[in-house]
Amino acid sequence: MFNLIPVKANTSPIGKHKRGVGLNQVSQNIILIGMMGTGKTTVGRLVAERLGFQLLDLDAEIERMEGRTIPEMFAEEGEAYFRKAESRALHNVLAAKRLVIATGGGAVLNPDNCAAMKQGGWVAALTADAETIIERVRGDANRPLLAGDVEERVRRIMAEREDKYRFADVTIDTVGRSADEVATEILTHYRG
Ligand SMILES: Nc1ncnc2c1ncn2[C@@H]1O[C@H](COP(=O)(O)OP(=O)(O)OP(=O)(O)O)[C@@H](O)[C@H]1O
Ligand SMILES: O=C(O)C1=C[C@@H](O)[C@@H](O)[C@H](O)C1
Ligand SMILES: [Mg+2]
Repeated sequence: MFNLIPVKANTSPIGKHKRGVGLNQVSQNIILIGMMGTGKTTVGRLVAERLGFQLLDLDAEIERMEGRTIPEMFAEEGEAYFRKAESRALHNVLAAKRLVIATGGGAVLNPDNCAAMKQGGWVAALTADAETIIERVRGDANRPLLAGDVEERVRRIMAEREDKYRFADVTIDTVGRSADEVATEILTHYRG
């Protein structure tokens, strides 16, 4: 089975949801996309807690499937191998229901992945400017694509992926907002 991360029971008043829908009425997977450091994993956990969904972090699922860390996979097999594993993991988990899926920043690079996400859930893109992302990811050694000159890498990757997150159903800017505020905004848009 997947590496489902247990979350606390719904602790936030579901009534805060714009349409006041009940837990039994919302079932569509929520899929978070966005550049590294936009907060998909952090915010995904909060959204899952509030909806009573389970969080599935795709990077963690790939690590579970492979029995090694992402930096190890990049070092031992290269990025192309990682992308295949990522695609496989994504397609597997999309068969489930009532998940918040926090994808890795590069899951959108494969158009088949994007089509599968559109088909398999409601997609929210998180955004932030380069300065904010650099501040958030600096010092974290778990992102092999950012090894070396973090500033240069973040700016280059952001430019390369500029149009890749546009297929989302909604786009939410995270700059100057806490993860909790971002989670609240996601829930105001989600229609289940
Ligand atoms: N809204 C926010 N405000 C401030 N810090 C945040 C916010 N969201 C996330 N962070 C912090 O930014 C860092 C990166 O967040 P996170 O790991 O959730 O990003 P991610 O989008 O999942 O990245 P990746 O694509 O690499 O998986 C973490 O230290 C997290 O605590
Ligand atoms: O943006 C990316 O390409 C990546 C983001 C991370 O979540 C991991 O999936 C991996 O480090 C690659
Ligand atoms: Mg993440």
